Amino acid sequence: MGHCFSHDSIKTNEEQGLPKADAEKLKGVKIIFVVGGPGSGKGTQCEKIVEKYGFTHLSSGDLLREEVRSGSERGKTLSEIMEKGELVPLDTVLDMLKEAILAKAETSKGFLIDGYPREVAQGEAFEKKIGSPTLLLYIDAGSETMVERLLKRGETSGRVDDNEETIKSRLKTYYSATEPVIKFYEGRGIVRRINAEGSVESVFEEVCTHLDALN
Ligand SMILES: Nc1ncnc2c1ncn2[C@H]1C[C@H](O)[C@@H](COP(=O)(O)OP(=O)(O)O)O1
Ligand SMILES: [Mg+2]
Repeated sequence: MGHCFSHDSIKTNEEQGLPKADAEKLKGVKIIFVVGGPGSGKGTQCEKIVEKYGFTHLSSGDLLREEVRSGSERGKTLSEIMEKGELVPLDTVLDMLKEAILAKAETSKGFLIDGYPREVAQGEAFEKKIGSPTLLLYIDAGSETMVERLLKRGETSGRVDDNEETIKSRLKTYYSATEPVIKFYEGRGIVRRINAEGSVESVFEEVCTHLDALN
């Protein structure tokens, strides 16, 4: 009879996870994944959630765009990937999120992780290195609605990816890589689907019913 766990595998897991002190800081802190296609309204809803519930909003896209603006070498590489509508390397996003979460872990009631995970592997890596989500808000809008909103946003956003060509490729990336994330977490019963076709206010009402049910 062999052992179920070798000593080595246990050690490796501990090394990958958060140090005890950091894990302690995050105890009881809610982690909410906000997932949806580009232009579905994730950022808009997160702003309203922050206002009402006082959660901390971390947008993976905003963190990446900040890095680009800083003009660093890493930022330049990221910018090229984002212009193509592709996903940036998993570790880059995760490191940025982890840093931002730990910086506020002691003072925050909860974190809205906006635009992450973009693929199942990102979700798995997040759980291994940081923790498990309490809830996944699935902001669901049809592709026509998303394109329309993105083109309108593109008139003023100055975002390199808000153009017709990049939007097409972002939608493709979303349907092939991100939709499986929803399936993955549905099995755990933490997915709450929000119909995001309506007005900002009506979408938010639906969001609130799910957040109110958390406590
Ligand atoms: N329910 C809604 N109705 C109409 N426009 C909306 C909307 N939710 C968001 N928008 C607008 C705001 C933005 O210009 C654009 C994309 O919204 P966003 O919050 O930036 O999306 P995301 O963060 O999911 O990419 O659409
Ligand atoms: Mg956004």
